[in-house]
Amino acid sequence: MSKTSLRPKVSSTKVTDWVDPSFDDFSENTGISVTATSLGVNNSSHRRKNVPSRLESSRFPARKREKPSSLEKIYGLENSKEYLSENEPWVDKYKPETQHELAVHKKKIEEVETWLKAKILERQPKQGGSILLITGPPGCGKTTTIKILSKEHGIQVQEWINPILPDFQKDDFKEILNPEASFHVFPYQSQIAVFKEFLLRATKYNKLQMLGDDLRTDKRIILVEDLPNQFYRDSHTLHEILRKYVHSGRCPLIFIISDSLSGDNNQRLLFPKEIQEECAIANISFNPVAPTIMMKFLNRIVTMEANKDGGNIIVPDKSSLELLCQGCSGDIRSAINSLQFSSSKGGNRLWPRKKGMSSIKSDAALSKSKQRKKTDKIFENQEVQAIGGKDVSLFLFRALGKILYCKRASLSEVDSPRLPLHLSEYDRDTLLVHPEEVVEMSHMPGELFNLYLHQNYIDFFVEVDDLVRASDFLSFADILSGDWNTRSLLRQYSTSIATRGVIHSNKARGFAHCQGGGWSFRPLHKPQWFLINKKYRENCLAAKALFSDFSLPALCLQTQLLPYLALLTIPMRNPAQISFIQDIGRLPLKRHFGRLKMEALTDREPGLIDPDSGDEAQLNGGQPAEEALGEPTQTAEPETCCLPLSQNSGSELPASQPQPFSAQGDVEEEEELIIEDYESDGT
Ligand SMILES: Nc1ncnc2c1ncn2[C@@H]1O[C@H](COP(=O)(O)OP(=O)(O)OP(=O)(O)O)[C@@H](O)[C@H]1O
Repeated sequence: MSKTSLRPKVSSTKVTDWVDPSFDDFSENTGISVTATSLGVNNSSHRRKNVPSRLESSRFPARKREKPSSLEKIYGLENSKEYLSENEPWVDKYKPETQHELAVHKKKIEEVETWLKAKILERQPKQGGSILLITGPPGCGKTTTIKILSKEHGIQVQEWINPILPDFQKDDFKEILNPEASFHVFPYQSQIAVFKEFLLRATKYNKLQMLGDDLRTDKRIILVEDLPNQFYRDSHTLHEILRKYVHSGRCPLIFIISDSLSGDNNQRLLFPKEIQEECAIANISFNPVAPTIMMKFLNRIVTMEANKDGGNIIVPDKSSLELLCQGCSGDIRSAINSLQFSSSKGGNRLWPRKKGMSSIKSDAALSKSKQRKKTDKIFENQEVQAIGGKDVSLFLFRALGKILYCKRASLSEVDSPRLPLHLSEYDRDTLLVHPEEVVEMSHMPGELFNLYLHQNYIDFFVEVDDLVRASDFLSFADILSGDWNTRSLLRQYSTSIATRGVIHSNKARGFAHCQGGGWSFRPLHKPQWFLINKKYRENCLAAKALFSDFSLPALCLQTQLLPYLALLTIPMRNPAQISFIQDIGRLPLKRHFGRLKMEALTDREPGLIDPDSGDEAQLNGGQPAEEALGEPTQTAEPETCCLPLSQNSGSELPASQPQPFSAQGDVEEEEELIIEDYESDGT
C-alpha cells in the first residue's frame, strides 16, 4: 500500500439532514416503524451517539427541529479545518477507504468477498436468505471490512441498531397521575418484535435514502451487530427467526459477533453448531490484527501526523510503538486511540520510556531500539503499557501451547545463575514464559487448566522417565486441589506445581537449542475426565441402588464387593445386577479397553467446566445436571458452561452399563423380584 493511501479523511461528509424527503409520509403513517435509526445508518462511529431514538424521532418530530440553531454553531466550529484536524479522532481520520487499506489479513478479506459475490452478485432467483456469521476479537476490523467491500461492490448495507426506548416524559407522568384522564396506553413493542419487523421490512424495501447515498443498486445486505438483549436470554427465539429467514429472506443477512474472553461465549450461545448446520450459516472468523501489520499502520499515522503538525505531537520511538502493538491485543481501534492519546501534547509522561521521545525515523532511535530489542524480547509481557493497555488474554489453546512448547532463552542471552555441578541434572535454560501468568491469562480455574494439561502432556515427551516425573507432579497438584476444604487456598500452588512440573520434567525441551527440533505440531484435545467422572458418578448411583442390601458405600461396592462377586460364579436372578457386575466387576479383566474418542480442542474454544461435577458448579450457581446435559447450549451463565459435545451424551456409555434412571426402574421392579441371598448351593 502506498503511503498516500492512508490519507486523512475530511469530515465534510457529515450529514446533518439525513432522510430524503421522498420518505416523509412513511414515518407519519406508521406509529412504530422502521426509520433512519434501524434502517441504513451506516456510519457506525456516529450511530450510537448521534442517532436519536427510533421511537423518539417519530413521536417528537418537532423537538428535533428545535435544535439546529445551537447545533449550527457547533457544526460551524466543527467544520473549520483546524478544529477537525485537531480534534477528530485518528481512528476516524485515518479510517480505511479501500480494501487495500484494511489492517485485515488478505485471506480473510477474500473469504468475505467470495461469500458476498456468491450470495449477492451471483445470486440465483428464489434462492432464499443466506446467513453469514463473522466472529473475531473486538476492533479487528470486521465491520469495516464488510462496509468497505459492500461499498466497492455497490451493495447497500441495511444495518440494525438496537432501538432505544423512549424516555419517560414529564407530560406522560402528569397524565398517569391525572384521575380524570382517560385510560392511556403507551405504545410499546419488545425489541424482538421490532427486530422481526425490521428484518421483514429490510428484505422488502430499499433503505431510506441518505444524502450522498447511491441507491441505483438494488443489491443489499442486512447487517446485525447489536443483537437485541432478549436473545441472550432466549436464544430459541433467534433460532426460530433464523429458520424463517432462511426460507423467506430475500437478501443476505450478516451477523457480527465479537469474541469475549471473559467466558461468555456469545457465538456458542446464539449460533450453536446445530443451528449453523440447519440454516447453512457460513462462519468467517477474523484474527486479531497482527503486531507487524498494526505496527505498519501506527507508524504511518505517526509519521503523517508528525509531518503535518510540525512537531505538534510527541512522536513515540519504535520500541514504544511495539509495546503499544503488544498491549492492545490486536485491537486496531484501541491501538490508534492509545496512540493519539499518548502522542497528544502533555502526554509525554504517558509513554513508558522517558528517553524514547524522538523522531520515529531517527537513526539513533532505530539503532537503540535494535539493541534493546533482543533483551526486550527475552521476557514476554514484562513491560506494562502506560495507557490503553488491554488485559492480555490467551485462548486456552495458546495458553496450553505456551506451557507444552515452553520457549527458553539460551545462557548467552540471559545472565542467569547456573546450578552447582551436583545438581546439573536439574539445570535448564531460562523460561520465556511465567506459567502462572499464562494460566491467569487463560481466564480459567487452575484445576481446569491442569485437566487440559493432563490430557495433553504425554504427546510432548520423548523419555519415559521424564513422563514419570511429570505425572508425579500432576498427581501432587491433584492432591493439592482435590480437597474442597483447602482448594481455594492451595489452588495457586497446585497450578504452579502442575505447569512448572510438566515444563521442568521435559528434558527434551529443557534448553533453548533443543526447542522445536523435530517437533511438529501436535493437536490438543479436551479432557476425557468429564466423561469418565460422569460415568463414575452414575456407577455409584447404580451400585448403591442395585446392591442396597449390603449397605456399603459406593466406592467400596465398586472396588471391593463387585470385583469379588464377579469372581464367584453365583447365579443371580436380577439381570440388572448381572450386567452391572459384568461391566464393573470385571473391568480389569477386559482384554480390550475401548479407547474413548478424543475431541480436538480448537484454537478459539474456551475451557469448559463440568456442570454436574458438584461443588464447582454449585458454587457458581450451576443448574441441575440433567438440564445442562439435555440442553448444552442453553447455559448462559459464564462459568456454568456445559460439557463438551462429545462428552455430554449418555449414549456413549456401554450398552451393558445401566443408566441411573434404568437402574431406578430396576429397583422398583425389585419389589416384585425377590433377590435371593447368595447361597453356595449352586457352586
Ligand atoms: N487500517 C485499518 N483497518 C481496519 N480498521 C481501521 C484501520 N484504521 C483505522 N481503523 C478503524 O478501526 C476501527 C475498527 O473497528 P471495527 O468496528 O471495524 O472493528 P470490529 O472488528 O467490527 O470490532 P467491534 O465488534 O468491536 O466493533 C474502525 O473505527 C476503523 O475506522
